[in-house]
Amino acid sequence: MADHTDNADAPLQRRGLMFILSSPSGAGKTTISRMLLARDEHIRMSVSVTTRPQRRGEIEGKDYFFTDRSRFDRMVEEREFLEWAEVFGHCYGTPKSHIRDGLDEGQDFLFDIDWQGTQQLYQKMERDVVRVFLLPPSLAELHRRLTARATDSVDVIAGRMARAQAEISHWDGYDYVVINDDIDRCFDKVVQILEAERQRRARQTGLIGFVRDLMRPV
Ligand SMILES: Nc1nc2c(ncn2[C@@H]2O[C@H](COP(=O)(O)OP(=O)(O)O)[C@@H](O)[C@H]2O)c(=O)[nH]1
Ligand SMILES: Nc1ncnc2c1ncn2[C@@H]1O[C@H](COP(=O)(O)OP(=O)(O)O)[C@@H](O)[C@H]1O
Repeated sequence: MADHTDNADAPLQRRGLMFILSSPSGAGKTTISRMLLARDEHIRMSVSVTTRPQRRGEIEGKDYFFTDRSRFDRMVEEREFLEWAEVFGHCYGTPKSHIRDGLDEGQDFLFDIDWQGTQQLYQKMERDVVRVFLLPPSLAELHRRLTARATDSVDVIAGRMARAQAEISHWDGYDYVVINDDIDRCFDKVVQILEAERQRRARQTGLIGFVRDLMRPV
């Protein structure tokens, strides 16, 4: 019969989680997401489908799957999304494929989605979802970051700023709120949240057998 010490170094079987990072545009969720993906091999991006035009530097299939409105509408009709929403006049959706199977196999997924998508995912998969909201240290700094990013026109930046407070008003729909002042400090906090959530008892599906072994009469 196997002794629990045989397995002492092997990670216990665990269910994956859906780690959602939301923020007003420009507060830093893309930056934090990239840092997380570069440093943590156990989490993978859930790549969304969008009708918004591709930005310079964005990679098809890595940042987004870029598509047009008619194909997006077809995917909605054919129920290919776990959730979708219209943001800034463009459509964004989370494709179902891979996610459900991945979670069962212990894969963690990172989501860069807005509050509407977060609500939909929470309603469907509450137990798998961890919701993190990033705030900018101030509106002035948010504006500075959007301008410094140099990806959007003055008009688009004005639109994102106008929407920022509406997005911030959804802060209370999240489990964790982190202010992104210093990027490294913010990143450390996000990593701590992820690590703690991985240890939740309900996600550690291998615990029952492990504990049963520990409790065998000696
Ligand atoms: N609901 C939902 N929102 C998404 C999805 N993908 C991206 N978004 C959100 O759409 C908004 C605009 O994204 P984007 O055009 O990349 O600009 P960003 O604000 O610079 O990240 C952001 O708030 C994203 O979080 C998705 O699949 N579903
Ligand atoms: N803590 C920070 N301090 C200074 N600049 C930051 C910080 N976090 C992000 N940025 C910069 O602000 C801009 C917007 O960040 P980004 O990650 O693209 O935001 P979002 O994905 O939320 O729209 C980028 O140019 C990024 O390099």
